[in-house]
Amino acid sequence: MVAVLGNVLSDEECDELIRISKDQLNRSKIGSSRDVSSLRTSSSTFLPETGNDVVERVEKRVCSLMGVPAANSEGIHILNYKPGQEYKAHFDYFKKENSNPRICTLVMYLNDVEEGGETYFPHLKFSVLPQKGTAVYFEYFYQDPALNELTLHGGAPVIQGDKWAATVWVRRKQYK
Ligand SMILES: O=C(O)CCC(=O)C(=O)O
Ligand SMILES: [Fe+2]
Repeated sequence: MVAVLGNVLSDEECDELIRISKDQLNRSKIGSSRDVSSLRTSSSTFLPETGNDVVERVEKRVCSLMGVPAANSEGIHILNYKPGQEYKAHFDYFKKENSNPRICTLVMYLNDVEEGGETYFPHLKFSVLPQKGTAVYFEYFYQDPALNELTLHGGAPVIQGDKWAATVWVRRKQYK
């Protein structure tokens, strides 16, 4: 199942998530933790779980939206794509057996992108335009592997402007 959800975040919440992660991304540039894989050319950071009301409130809301305990989520992962940056088609679930596999994903858009940056699902011939406050949800916990494989997805290259997104990956059992 893939669902596009409107009004998941308010404009103020989107702005706050960008504001607090901007510093994190800048900091990570100085260190060695910058992502240099060609699969994902964006910059990214996991937000700390506690200490910010908006982060805590958003995590609670989106987990209840997905019907999972907040303890099963990996937290909020912020992605920033500049023009030309992308996240090539991939699965969010792990190929190897895992005792606590990922079961579903929510990708939230924190801004409107001038051009490009859609989340695309090649097998479904479906793509989602990044729109501030909107989210796309998809799940891959089915017995039938073919159903899970339909969730192959990627972030198309940004053509103009910046793209900010926040991803929450969810595990089957308690994760934190
Ligand atoms: O940026 C996007 O549109 C997709 C992000 C994504 O696939 C992920 O974070 O796992
Ligand atoms: Fe993904």
